[in-house]
Amino acid sequence: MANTRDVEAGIHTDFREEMSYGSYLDLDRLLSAQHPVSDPVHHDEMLFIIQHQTSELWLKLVLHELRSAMELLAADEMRMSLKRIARVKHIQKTLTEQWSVLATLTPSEYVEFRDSLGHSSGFQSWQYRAVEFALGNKNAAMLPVHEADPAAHALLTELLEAPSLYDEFIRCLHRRGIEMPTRVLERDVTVAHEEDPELTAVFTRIYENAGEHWDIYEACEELVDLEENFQVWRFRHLRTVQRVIGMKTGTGGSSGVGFLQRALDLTFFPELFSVRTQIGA
Ligand code: HEM
Ligand SMILES: N[C@@H](CC(=O)c1ccccc1NC=O)C(=O)O
Repeated sequence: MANTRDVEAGIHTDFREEMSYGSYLDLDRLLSAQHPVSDPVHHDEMLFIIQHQTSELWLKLVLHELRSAMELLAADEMRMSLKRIARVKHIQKTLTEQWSVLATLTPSEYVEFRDSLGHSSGFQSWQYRAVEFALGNKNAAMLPVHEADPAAHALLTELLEAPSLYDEFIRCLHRRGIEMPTRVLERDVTVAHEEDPELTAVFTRIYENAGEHWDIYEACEELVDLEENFQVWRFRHLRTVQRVIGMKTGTGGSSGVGFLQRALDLTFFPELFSVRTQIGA
């Protein structure tokens, strides 16, 4: 038998007047958006560009899902919100796995086009910063770098001033009858939340009586997964950076690995981790 598949008679082949795969997905634009800046063009710059572009596409979806998850919590639709979070967790896994592709870039290869990147850096990724803000790592000092892009600046300002996913979760639980500390409910949402012992006590009671609060207990564990996945992405970034540029300072102007290391001390949902210490104590 011939090792060829017949194109069945029913297969549509005339797309002069109809929407096709490429036109629906705007592939002409997507696939003509890779512009290496090294001169002469370095072979590995294509990898570098596509790794970032695919990350940004996934970040776009992460943000879309997280914003929806927050709206759903505000509307007391916790189960639907968890569906959004479940999808985000899978995207995070893909983003983290993807580091292995970039890890094939050796320091000798990267150094050949690194200078062409000027002062551009992932630090300027507004989508990454938007995801961090949505998850609660608020920091107004991150805004000035986006002043040259008014739309990005406006979106980040909006997210900075809005309750985070965790704020919405806590408010939602309060409305469901889990009494939450007033200072947490009325906190200044433009800054990062800091651990509140009373809130830890609330979550510890939920974990110790999981059977009575099964849906809430499950939701808490989803948030723990989300933070865990985010930290693993940060860690893989740090290790990739270390193997590619060692202890060099970053193109964005930071100290490099040391700066990235300090992000590993940040936490979105501190009480959900303190529960681990408190439970059974
Ligand atoms: C060889 C590859 C890479 C190197 C050497 C590298 C290096 C760095 C360094 C040194 C920083 C600190 C800021 C600076 O001074 O520039 C940074 C930040 C950042 N990079 Fe990368 N990076 C690489 C790949 C990526 C990729 C593929 C992404 C995916 C989008 C990414 C996203 C980010 C983000 C979001 C930040 C800000 C992190 C924060 O604020 O904590 N980087 N990177
Ligand atoms: N910050 C990197 C450069 C870099 O990785 C980068 C440059 C332009 C666009 C995105 C980048 N990715 C992450 O920081 C460096 O210091 O080599």
